[in-house]
Amino acid sequence: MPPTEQTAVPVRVIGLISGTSVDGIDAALVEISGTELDLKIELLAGETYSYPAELKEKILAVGAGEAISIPELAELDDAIACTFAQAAQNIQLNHQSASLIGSHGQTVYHRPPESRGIGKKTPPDLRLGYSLQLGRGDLIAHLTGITTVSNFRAADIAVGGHGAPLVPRVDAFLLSHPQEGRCVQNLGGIGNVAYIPPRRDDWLAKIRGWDTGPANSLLDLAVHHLTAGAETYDESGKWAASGTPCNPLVEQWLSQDYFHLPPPKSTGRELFGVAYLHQCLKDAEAYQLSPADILATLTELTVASIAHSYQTFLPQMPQRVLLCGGGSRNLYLQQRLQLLLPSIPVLTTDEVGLNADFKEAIAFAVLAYWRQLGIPGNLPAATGAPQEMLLGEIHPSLVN
Ligand SMILES: Nc1ncnc2c1ncn2[C@@H]1O[C@H](COP(=O)(O)OP(=O)(O)OP(=O)(O)O)[C@@H](O)[C@H]1O
Ligand SMILES: CC(=O)N[C@H]1[C@@H]2OC[C@@H](O2)[C@@H](O)[C@@H]1O[C@H](C)C(=O)O
Repeated sequence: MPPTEQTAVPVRVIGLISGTSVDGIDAALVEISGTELDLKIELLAGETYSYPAELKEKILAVGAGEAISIPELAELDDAIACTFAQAAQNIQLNHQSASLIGSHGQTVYHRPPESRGIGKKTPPDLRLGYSLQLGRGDLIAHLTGITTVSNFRAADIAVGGHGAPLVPRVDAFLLSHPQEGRCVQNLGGIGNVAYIPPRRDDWLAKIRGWDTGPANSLLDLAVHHLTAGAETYDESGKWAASGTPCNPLVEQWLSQDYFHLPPPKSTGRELFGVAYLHQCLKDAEAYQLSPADILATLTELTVASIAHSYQTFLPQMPQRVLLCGGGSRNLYLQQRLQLLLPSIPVLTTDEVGLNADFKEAIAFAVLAYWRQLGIPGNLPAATGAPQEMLLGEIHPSLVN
Protein backbone atom coordinates (compact mmCIF):
# COMPACT_ATOMS: atom_id res chain seq x y z
CA MET A 1 0.00 0.00 0.00
CA PRO A 2 2.23 2.90 -1.12
CA PRO A 3 1.06 6.03 0.71
CA THR A 4 0.24 9.03 -1.44
CA GLU A 5 2.45 11.95 -0.48
CA GLN A 6 0.50 14.66 -2.31
CA THR A 7 -1.03 17.23 0.07
CA ALA A 8 -4.21 19.22 -0.19
CA VAL A 9 -5.58 22.47 1.20
CA PRO A 10 -7.95 22.05 4.19
CA VAL A 11 -11.45 21.06 3.16
CA ARG A 12 -14.61 21.20 5.26
CA VAL A 13 -16.42 17.87 5.02
CA ILE A 14 -19.50 16.35 6.68
CA GLY A 15 -19.47 12.65 7.60
CA LEU A 16 -22.81 10.91 8.19
CA ILE A 17 -23.59 7.39 9.40
CA SER A 18 -26.31 5.48 11.15
CA GLY A 19 -24.87 2.20 12.32
CA THR A 20 -26.20 -1.23 13.20
CA SER A 21 -27.67 0.04 16.50
CA VAL A 22 -30.07 2.24 14.46
CA ASP A 23 -29.90 4.68 17.39
CA GLY A 24 -29.73 7.78 15.17
CA ILE A 25 -27.60 9.60 12.64
CA ASP A 26 -24.11 10.53 13.76
CA ALA A 27 -23.00 13.69 11.96
CA ALA A 28 -19.51 15.16 12.09
CA LEU A 29 -18.38 18.44 10.54
CA VAL A 30 -14.63 18.21 10.10
CA GLU A 31 -11.83 20.16 8.57
CA ILE A 32 -9.44 17.82 6.79
CA SER A 33 -5.95 18.44 5.45
CA GLY A 34 -3.07 16.29 4.25
CA THR A 35 -3.66 12.93 2.67
CA GLU A 36 -2.48 9.78 4.42
CA LEU A 37 0.71 9.91 6.53
CA ASP A 38 0.15 13.65 7.01
CA LEU A 39 -3.65 13.35 7.35
CA LYS A 40 -5.09 15.78 9.90
CA ILE A 41 -8.64 16.30 11.02
CA GLU A 42 -10.28 18.84 13.25
CA LEU A 43 -13.76 18.06 14.55
CA LEU A 44 -15.71 21.33 14.31
CA ALA A 45 -19.06 19.86 15.38
CA GLY A 46 -20.52 16.44 16.17
CA GLU A 47 -24.17 15.59 16.87
CA THR A 48 -26.42 12.56 16.94
CA TYR A 49 -29.86 13.16 15.45
CA SER A 50 -32.55 10.64 16.42
CA TYR A 51 -34.67 9.05 13.73
CA PRO A 52 -38.40 9.75 13.95
CA ALA A 53 -39.77 6.77 15.98
CA GLU A 54 -41.81 5.38 13.08
CA LEU A 55 -38.84 5.45 10.70
CA LYS A 56 -36.59 3.72 13.23
CA GLU A 57 -39.21 0.99 13.74
CA LYS A 58 -39.51 0.46 9.99
CA ILE A 59 -35.72 0.23 9.54
CA LEU A 60 -35.44 -2.33 12.36
CA ALA A 61 -38.36 -4.35 10.98
CA VAL A 62 -37.01 -4.40 7.41
CA GLY A 63 -33.52 -5.20 8.72
CA ALA A 64 -35.02 -8.12 10.66
CA GLY A 65 -36.57 -9.51 7.48
CA GLU A 66 -40.05 -7.91 7.25
CA ALA A 67 -41.33 -8.07 3.67
CA ILE A 68 -41.36 -4.77 1.78
CA SER A 69 -42.62 -3.91 -1.72
CA ILE A 70 -40.38 -2.10 -4.22
CA PRO A 71 -42.36 1.20 -3.99
CA GLU A 72 -42.15 0.99 -0.18
CA LEU A 73 -38.41 0.35 -0.45
CA ALA A 74 -38.03 3.47 -2.61
CA GLU A 75 -40.00 5.48 -0.05
CA LEU A 76 -37.87 4.17 2.80
CA ASP A 77 -34.68 4.97 0.88
CA ASP A 78 -35.90 8.54 0.31
CA ALA A 79 -37.12 9.00 3.90
CA ILE A 80 -33.69 7.99 5.22
CA ALA A 81 -31.94 10.26 2.69
CA CYS A 82 -34.16 13.17 3.83
CA THR A 83 -33.21 12.66 7.51
CA PHE A 84 -29.53 12.40 6.55
CA ALA A 85 -29.81 15.61 4.48
CA GLN A 86 -31.49 17.34 7.43
CA ALA A 87 -28.66 16.17 9.71
CA ALA A 88 -26.16 17.67 7.24
CA GLN A 89 -28.04 20.99 7.26
CA ASN A 90 -28.26 21.05 11.06
CA ILE A 91 -24.62 20.29 11.73
CA GLN A 92 -23.59 23.31 9.64
CA LEU A 93 -25.65 25.79 11.69
CA ASN A 94 -23.27 28.36 13.21
CA HIS A 95 -20.42 27.14 11.00
CA GLN A 96 -19.09 27.92 7.57
CA SER A 97 -20.70 25.49 5.18
CA ALA A 98 -19.06 22.28 3.98
CA SER A 99 -18.12 21.54 0.38
CA LEU A 100 -18.44 17.76 0.57
CA ILE A 101 -20.54 15.10 2.31
CA GLY A 102 -19.52 11.49 2.90
CA SER A 103 -22.66 9.53 3.74
CA HIS A 104 -22.50 5.89 4.75
CA GLY A 105 -26.28 5.59 4.91
CA GLN A 106 -28.18 2.98 6.89
CA THR A 107 -27.25 -0.68 6.53
CA VAL A 108 -30.38 -2.82 6.25
CA TYR A 109 -28.74 -5.99 4.97
CA HIS A 110 -25.22 -7.38 4.88
CA ARG A 111 -24.17 -10.71 3.41
CA PRO A 112 -20.45 -11.55 3.43
CA PRO A 113 -18.92 -13.18 0.34
CA GLU A 114 -18.72 -16.97 0.24
CA SER A 115 -15.99 -19.05 -1.34
CA ARG A 116 -17.27 -22.14 -3.05
CA GLY A 117 -14.60 -24.68 -3.92
CA ILE A 118 -11.50 -22.50 -3.57
CA GLY A 119 -8.54 -24.36 -5.03
CA LYS A 120 -10.68 -26.40 -7.41
CA LYS A 121 -11.18 -23.64 -9.93
CA THR A 122 -9.13 -20.67 -11.12
CA PRO A 123 -10.34 -18.04 -10.37
CA PRO A 124 -12.06 -19.47 -7.28
CA ASP A 125 -15.79 -19.77 -7.51
CA LEU A 126 -16.79 -16.86 -5.32
CA ARG A 127 -20.31 -15.74 -4.46
CA LEU A 128 -19.88 -12.00 -4.09
CA GLY A 129 -21.07 -10.36 -0.91
CA TYR A 130 -24.07 -8.05 -0.82
CA SER A 131 -24.49 -5.03 1.42
CA LEU A 132 -27.39 -2.63 1.21
CA GLN A 133 -27.20 0.88 2.66
CA LEU A 134 -30.29 3.04 2.28
CA GLY A 135 -30.40 6.86 2.14
CA ARG A 136 -29.41 7.51 -1.46
CA GLY A 137 -26.58 9.96 -2.02
CA ASP A 138 -28.12 11.59 -5.09
CA LEU A 139 -31.09 12.80 -3.02
CA ILE A 140 -28.79 14.05 -0.25
CA ALA A 141 -26.80 16.04 -2.86
CA HIS A 142 -30.04 17.36 -4.34
CA LEU A 143 -31.47 18.42 -0.97
CA THR A 144 -28.30 19.95 0.48
CA GLY A 145 -26.70 21.40 -2.65
CA ILE A 146 -23.46 19.71 -1.55
CA THR A 147 -21.56 17.10 -3.55
CA THR A 148 -22.14 13.78 -1.79
CA VAL A 149 -20.16 10.55 -1.83
CA SER A 150 -22.16 7.43 -0.88
CA ASN A 151 -22.35 3.66 -1.40
CA PHE A 152 -18.83 3.15 -0.05
CA ARG A 153 -18.95 -0.63 0.30
CA ALA A 154 -19.86 -1.57 -3.28
CA ALA A 155 -16.45 -1.25 -4.98
CA ASP A 156 -14.72 -3.47 -2.42
CA ILE A 157 -17.50 -6.06 -2.65
CA ALA A 158 -17.33 -5.99 -6.45
CA VAL A 159 -13.77 -7.38 -6.37
CA GLY A 160 -14.59 -10.06 -3.80
CA GLY A 161 -14.13 -8.18 -0.51
CA HIS A 162 -16.53 -8.03 2.43
CA GLY A 163 -17.03 -4.29 1.96
CA ALA A 164 -16.42 -4.09 5.73
CA PRO A 165 -14.92 -3.02 7.99
CA LEU A 166 -13.83 0.15 6.16
CA VAL A 167 -12.82 2.34 9.08
CA PRO A 168 -9.50 0.53 9.85
CA ARG A 169 -7.66 2.33 7.04
CA VAL A 170 -8.72 5.70 8.44
CA ASP A 171 -7.82 4.52 11.97
CA ALA A 172 -4.35 3.59 10.71
CA PHE A 173 -3.60 7.12 9.52
CA LEU A 174 -5.24 8.92 12.46
CA LEU A 175 -4.23 6.71 15.38
CA SER A 176 -0.90 5.04 14.62
CA HIS A 177 1.93 5.55 17.11
CA PRO A 178 5.70 5.49 16.49
CA GLN A 179 6.47 2.97 19.25
CA GLU A 180 3.17 1.46 20.34
CA GLY A 181 1.08 -1.31 18.77
CA ARG A 182 -2.61 -0.42 19.16
CA CYS A 183 -5.99 -2.06 18.77
CA VAL A 184 -8.75 0.39 17.98
CA GLN A 185 -11.92 -1.40 19.08
CA ASN A 186 -15.24 -0.04 17.89
CA LEU A 187 -18.23 -1.02 20.05
CA GLY A 188 -21.31 -0.21 18.01
CA GLY A 189 -24.15 -2.67 17.44
CA ILE A 190 -21.42 -4.90 16.04
CA GLY A 191 -17.80 -4.69 17.19
CA ASN A 192 -14.83 -4.30 14.89
CA VAL A 193 -11.12 -3.94 15.45
CA ALA A 194 -8.20 -2.29 13.66
CA TYR A 195 -4.80 -3.59 14.76
CA ILE A 196 -2.14 -0.93 14.06
CA PRO A 197 1.48 -1.95 14.66
CA PRO A 198 4.09 0.65 15.69
CA ARG A 199 4.63 3.10 12.82
CA ARG A 200 7.98 1.87 11.50
CA ASP A 201 9.40 -0.34 8.72
CA ASP A 202 6.58 -2.10 6.88
CA TRP A 203 3.87 -1.25 9.46
CA LEU A 204 1.25 -0.57 6.77
CA ALA A 205 1.50 -4.14 5.53
CA LYS A 206 0.96 -5.49 9.04
CA ILE A 207 -2.31 -3.67 9.81
CA ARG A 208 -5.25 -6.01 10.35
CA GLY A 209 -8.97 -5.55 10.85
CA TRP A 210 -12.17 -7.56 11.21
CA ASP A 211 -15.61 -7.59 12.81
CA THR A 212 -15.22 -9.13 16.27
CA GLY A 213 -18.94 -10.04 16.63
CA PRO A 214 -21.72 -8.54 18.75
CA ALA A 215 -20.93 -5.42 20.78
CA ASN A 216 -24.21 -3.77 21.88
CA SER A 217 -26.69 -5.41 19.49
CA LEU A 218 -27.64 -8.31 21.80
CA LEU A 219 -27.42 -6.13 24.92
CA ASP A 220 -29.80 -3.52 23.47
CA LEU A 221 -32.25 -6.21 22.32
CA ALA A 222 -32.10 -7.85 25.75
CA VAL A 223 -32.77 -4.56 27.57
CA HIS A 224 -35.72 -3.91 25.23
CA HIS A 225 -37.05 -7.42 25.92
CA LEU A 226 -36.49 -7.35 29.71
CA THR A 227 -38.18 -3.94 30.10
CA ALA A 228 -41.03 -4.73 27.68
CA GLY A 229 -39.81 -1.95 25.39
CA ALA A 230 -39.52 0.75 28.10
CA GLU A 231 -35.71 1.03 27.82
CA THR A 232 -33.44 0.79 24.77
CA TYR A 233 -30.01 0.36 26.40
CA ASP A 234 -28.28 -0.12 29.75
CA GLU A 235 -26.83 3.29 30.70
CA SER A 236 -23.12 2.86 31.61
CA GLY A 237 -23.79 -0.89 31.99
CA LYS A 238 -25.20 -0.25 35.49
CA TRP A 239 -27.83 -2.96 35.28
CA ALA A 240 -25.36 -5.54 33.95
CA ALA A 241 -22.88 -4.55 36.69
CA SER A 242 -25.41 -5.62 39.33
CA GLY A 243 -25.42 -9.16 37.93
CA THR A 244 -22.87 -11.96 37.59
CA PRO A 245 -21.71 -13.46 34.30
CA CYS A 246 -22.50 -17.15 33.83
CA ASN A 247 -19.18 -18.48 32.53
CA PRO A 248 -20.35 -21.92 31.29
CA LEU A 249 -22.89 -20.13 29.11
CA VAL A 250 -20.24 -17.74 27.75
CA GLU A 251 -18.04 -20.77 26.92
CA GLN A 252 -20.98 -22.42 25.16
CA TRP A 253 -21.78 -19.32 23.10
CA LEU A 254 -18.10 -18.80 22.22
CA SER A 255 -18.04 -22.15 20.46
CA GLN A 256 -20.19 -20.59 17.72
CA ASP A 257 -18.56 -20.77 14.25
CA TYR A 258 -18.21 -17.03 13.67
CA PHE A 259 -15.78 -16.59 16.56
CA HIS A 260 -13.46 -19.24 15.12
CA LEU A 261 -13.52 -18.06 11.53
CA PRO A 262 -10.15 -16.50 10.64
CA PRO A 263 -10.18 -12.87 9.43
CA PRO A 264 -10.93 -11.11 7.18
CA LYS A 265 -14.52 -11.48 8.25
CA SER A 266 -17.62 -9.34 8.68
CA THR A 267 -21.02 -9.79 10.25
CA GLY A 268 -24.19 -7.95 11.20
CA ARG A 269 -27.61 -8.13 12.78
CA GLU A 270 -28.46 -10.89 10.29
CA LEU A 271 -26.43 -13.20 12.60
CA PHE A 272 -26.32 -11.33 15.93
CA GLY A 273 -29.93 -10.13 15.95
CA VAL A 274 -33.33 -11.05 17.38
CA ALA A 275 -33.19 -14.80 16.62
CA TYR A 276 -29.71 -15.05 18.19
CA LEU A 277 -30.90 -13.28 21.35
CA HIS A 278 -33.90 -15.61 21.66
CA GLN A 279 -31.59 -18.61 21.49
CA CYS A 280 -29.39 -16.99 24.18
CA LEU A 281 -32.45 -16.43 26.41
CA LYS A 282 -33.51 -20.05 25.88
CA ASP A 283 -30.01 -21.27 26.79
CA ALA A 284 -30.10 -19.04 29.90
CA GLU A 285 -33.27 -20.73 31.21
CA ALA A 286 -31.21 -23.78 32.23
CA TYR A 287 -29.20 -21.57 34.61
CA GLN A 288 -32.18 -19.63 36.04
CA LEU A 289 -30.42 -16.31 35.55
CA SER A 290 -31.85 -13.01 36.79
CA PRO A 291 -32.26 -10.19 34.23
CA ALA A 292 -29.07 -8.58 35.59
CA ASP A 293 -27.19 -11.89 35.22
CA ILE A 294 -28.42 -12.20 31.61
CA LEU A 295 -27.05 -8.71 30.81
CA ALA A 296 -23.77 -9.46 32.60
CA THR A 297 -23.45 -12.72 30.63
CA LEU A 298 -24.17 -11.03 27.28
CA THR A 299 -21.61 -8.34 28.14
CA GLU A 300 -19.14 -11.11 28.92
CA LEU A 301 -19.81 -12.66 25.49
CA THR A 302 -18.89 -9.32 23.87
CA VAL A 303 -15.67 -8.85 25.84
CA ALA A 304 -14.62 -12.52 25.76
CA SER A 305 -15.14 -12.69 21.98
CA ILE A 306 -12.97 -9.58 21.58
CA ALA A 307 -10.16 -10.84 23.84
CA HIS A 308 -10.34 -14.32 22.27
CA SER A 309 -10.10 -12.89 18.75
CA TYR A 310 -7.01 -10.81 19.66
CA GLN A 311 -5.32 -13.82 21.27
CA THR A 312 -6.19 -16.06 18.33
CA PHE A 313 -5.79 -13.88 15.25
CA LEU A 314 -3.31 -11.07 15.98
CA PRO A 315 0.36 -11.46 15.03
CA GLN A 316 1.12 -10.01 18.47
CA MET A 317 -0.87 -8.48 21.30
CA PRO A 318 -1.20 -4.68 21.29
CA GLN A 319 0.34 -2.43 23.93
CA ARG A 320 -2.87 -0.43 24.20
CA VAL A 321 -6.56 -0.86 23.37
CA LEU A 322 -8.51 2.24 22.38
CA LEU A 323 -12.29 1.93 22.56
CA CYS A 324 -14.74 3.94 20.49
CA GLY A 325 -18.43 3.83 19.56
CA GLY A 326 -21.35 3.95 22.00
CA GLY A 327 -20.15 0.89 23.92
CA SER A 328 -17.08 2.86 25.04
CA ARG A 329 -19.55 4.65 27.38
CA ASN A 330 -20.45 1.32 29.01
CA LEU A 331 -18.15 1.38 32.04
CA TYR A 332 -18.99 -2.18 33.08
CA LEU A 333 -18.05 -3.46 29.60
CA GLN A 334 -14.78 -1.53 29.69
CA GLN A 335 -13.95 -2.90 33.16
CA ARG A 336 -14.67 -6.49 32.10
CA LEU A 337 -12.50 -6.15 28.99
CA GLN A 338 -9.71 -4.73 31.14
CA LEU A 339 -10.00 -7.78 33.43
CA LEU A 340 -9.56 -10.12 30.46
CA LEU A 341 -6.57 -8.13 29.13
CA PRO A 342 -4.84 -7.38 32.46
CA SER A 343 -1.48 -6.24 31.12
CA ILE A 344 -2.87 -3.97 28.35
CA PRO A 345 -4.31 -0.53 29.23
CA VAL A 346 -7.88 -0.28 27.87
CA LEU A 347 -8.72 3.39 27.23
CA THR A 348 -10.92 5.29 24.79
CA THR A 349 -9.84 7.16 21.64
CA ASP A 350 -10.86 10.39 23.46
CA GLU A 351 -7.77 9.87 25.58
CA VAL A 352 -5.53 10.15 22.51
CA GLY A 353 -7.44 13.09 21.05
CA LEU A 354 -10.00 11.48 18.73
CA ASN A 355 -13.67 11.76 19.68
CA ALA A 356 -14.93 8.22 20.45
CA ASP A 357 -18.59 9.00 19.69
CA PHE A 358 -18.02 10.50 16.25
CA LYS A 359 -15.04 8.52 14.96
CA GLU A 360 -17.15 6.55 12.44
CA ALA A 361 -18.78 9.73 11.11
CA ILE A 362 -15.33 11.35 10.91
CA ALA A 363 -14.08 8.28 9.01
CA PHE A 364 -16.76 8.64 6.33
CA ALA A 365 -15.84 12.30 5.90
CA VAL A 366 -12.22 11.17 5.34
CA LEU A 367 -13.30 8.40 2.94
CA ALA A 368 -15.27 10.94 0.85
CA TYR A 369 -12.25 13.27 0.85
CA TRP A 370 -9.98 10.42 -0.22
CA ARG A 371 -12.46 9.51 -2.99
CA GLN A 372 -12.26 13.02 -4.38
CA LEU A 373 -8.45 12.97 -4.25
CA GLY A 374 -8.36 9.54 -5.92
CA ILE A 375 -6.96 7.78 -2.84
CA PRO A 376 -8.18 4.23 -2.11
CA GLY A 377 -10.33 3.73 1.01
CA ASN A 378 -10.24 0.00 1.67
CA LEU A 379 -7.60 -2.01 3.44
CA PRO A 380 -7.42 -5.38 1.70
CA ALA A 381 -6.19 -7.10 4.90
CA ALA A 382 -9.38 -5.96 6.65
CA THR A 383 -11.97 -6.49 3.92
CA GLY A 384 -10.44 -9.47 2.14
CA ALA A 385 -10.46 -7.65 -1.21
CA PRO A 386 -7.57 -8.62 -3.49
CA GLN A 387 -6.68 -4.98 -4.15
CA GLU A 388 -7.12 -1.42 -3.00
CA MET A 389 -10.12 0.36 -4.48
CA LEU A 390 -11.50 3.87 -4.79
CA LEU A 391 -14.60 3.73 -2.61
CA GLY A 392 -17.89 5.51 -3.11
CA GLU A 393 -20.04 7.02 -5.82
CA ILE A 394 -19.78 10.77 -6.30
CA HIS A 395 -23.08 12.62 -6.69
CA PRO A 396 -22.22 16.18 -7.75
CA SER A 397 -24.51 18.91 -6.55
CA LEU A 398 -25.92 21.24 -9.18
CA VAL A 399 -25.08 24.20 -6.91
CA ASN A 400 -21.35 23.90 -6.13
N1 LIG B 1 -23.86 5.90 28.01
C1 LIG B 1 -23.95 4.66 27.49
N2 LIG B 1 -23.89 3.57 28.29
C2 LIG B 1 -23.98 2.32 27.81
N3 LIG B 1 -24.14 2.06 26.48
C3 LIG B 1 -24.19 3.09 25.64
C4 LIG B 1 -24.10 4.44 26.08
N4 LIG B 1 -24.17 5.25 24.99
C5 LIG B 1 -24.32 4.44 23.92
N5 LIG B 1 -24.35 3.15 24.30
C6 LIG B 1 -24.51 1.96 23.45
O1 LIG B 1 -23.96 2.23 22.18
C7 LIG B 1 -24.92 1.96 21.15
C8 LIG B 1 -24.71 2.89 20.00
O2 LIG B 1 -23.37 2.84 19.59
P1 LIG B 1 -22.92 3.39 18.17
O3 LIG B 1 -23.67 4.64 17.89
O4 LIG B 1 -21.46 3.40 18.18
O5 LIG B 1 -23.46 2.21 17.27
P2 LIG B 1 -23.64 2.15 15.72
O6 LIG B 1 -22.80 3.20 15.10
O7 LIG B 1 -25.09 2.15 15.47
O8 LIG B 1 -23.10 0.69 15.39
P3 LIG B 1 -21.99 0.11 14.35
O9 LIG B 1 -20.67 0.65 14.75
O10 LIG B 1 -22.14 -1.35 14.60
O11 LIG B 1 -22.41 0.51 12.99
C9 LIG B 1 -26.26 2.13 21.83
O12 LIG B 1 -27.22 1.37 21.16
C10 LIG B 1 -25.97 1.64 23.24
O13 LIG B 1 -26.11 0.25 23.33
C1 LIG C 1 -22.24 -3.68 6.72
C2 LIG C 1 -22.05 -2.74 7.85
O1 LIG C 1 -22.72 -1.73 7.93
N1 LIG C 1 -21.10 -3.04 8.73
C3 LIG C 1 -20.77 -2.19 9.87
C4 LIG C 1 -21.16 -2.85 11.17
O2 LIG C 1 -20.91 -1.97 12.27
C5 LIG C 1 -19.60 -2.25 12.78
C6 LIG C 1 -19.10 -3.30 11.86
O3 LIG C 1 -20.30 -3.93 11.44
C7 LIG C 1 -18.39 -2.71 10.61
O4 LIG C 1 -17.98 -3.79 9.79
C8 LIG C 1 -19.31 -1.83 9.75
O5 LIG C 1 -19.20 -0.47 10.02
C9 LIG C 1 -18.05 0.30 10.10
C10 LIG C 1 -18.45 1.71 9.95
C11 LIG C 1 -16.92 -0.05 9.11
O6 LIG C 1 -17.18 -0.37 7.95
O7 LIG C 1 -15.75 0.07 9.52
